[in-house]
Amino acid sequence: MSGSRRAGRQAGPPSVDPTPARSLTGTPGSEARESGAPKTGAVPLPPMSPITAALSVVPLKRRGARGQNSTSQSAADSADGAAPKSLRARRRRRRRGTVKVTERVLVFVGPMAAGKTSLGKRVARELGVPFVDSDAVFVRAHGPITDFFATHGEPEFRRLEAEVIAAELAAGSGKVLALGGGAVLTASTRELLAHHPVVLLMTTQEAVLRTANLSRRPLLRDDPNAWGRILQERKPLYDEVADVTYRTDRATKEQLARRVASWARSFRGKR
Ligand SMILES: Nc1ncnc2c1ncn2[C@@H]1O[C@H](COP(=O)(O)OP(=O)(O)OP(=O)(O)O)[C@@H](O)[C@H]1O
Ligand SMILES: O=C(O)C1=C[C@@H](O)[C@@H](O)[C@H](O)C1
Ligand SMILES: [Mg+2]
Repeated sequence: MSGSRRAGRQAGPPSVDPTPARSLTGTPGSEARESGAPKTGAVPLPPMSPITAALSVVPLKRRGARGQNSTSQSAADSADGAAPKSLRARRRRRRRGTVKVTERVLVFVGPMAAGKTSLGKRVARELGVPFVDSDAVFVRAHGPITDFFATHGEPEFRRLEAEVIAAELAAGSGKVLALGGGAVLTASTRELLAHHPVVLLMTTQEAVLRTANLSRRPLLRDDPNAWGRILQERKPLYDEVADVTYRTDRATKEQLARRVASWARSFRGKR
């Protein structure tokens, strides 16, 4: 995001505060929030208190990140006996507290126009891995999404979208994968995400209406409150799959890319 874009996103209080009220472990001034809360659990959208606002840029949660108890992994290690060299190297890294990022698919989820594509690309560059956008893969295979919706309906779109995502997750690790905004609606996709580090990007309706290209988002242009309504419905699903949450309306893309990449490097695995 450019400085001016960022200033646009930052001006004024959020009209929708998507940030769940969770325990905060970050410090004021950092860019996201973090929580040790479990992945499941619907969270309402409370108004943001001044303190919450000050801390709203510290990761929300970090399942599997540095500091997590790794007892089960250690037990598995000692029970295994001799292991291939690559496996031993991976275990050494785990013992040191990190998993090589190229051993994972780093997944971005979040509502429409939260920044999944633009930030995902930057994080991929930081990490030196390829970037894939599930919407783009879908379009290459099935044509423009709006046309597809009109012709075949949303259920068929969701079915094929889930296929695209499953194939990308299965095709190999060492990449960043941005999902379509509604991908979390599909239960099988949520189940697959339980095996990958998942970054949830959050912003506010106000920021989206200010900065997103509304000509490419007719739904928002015609019904500006649609974003907040859709988020209310999907927020529990985003929270269910996310390991960490960053707000994109409170820091530049450059800052966020570095911080998300750093988080990804320190990710220790979920299982
Ligand atoms: N901090 C930020 N991080 C990422 N994008 C930002 C940020 N601030 C502003 N933006 C802008 O938000 C807009 C939406 O970004 P992007 O298209 O990446 O969102 P998206 O989540 O991929 O949207 P969609 O759900 O439509 O695929 C872009 O114009 C982007 O430049
Ligand atoms: O939020 C949604 O439901 C969608 C978001 C886009 O990324 C596309 O996947 C599609 O337009 C549907
Ligand atoms: Mg996108």
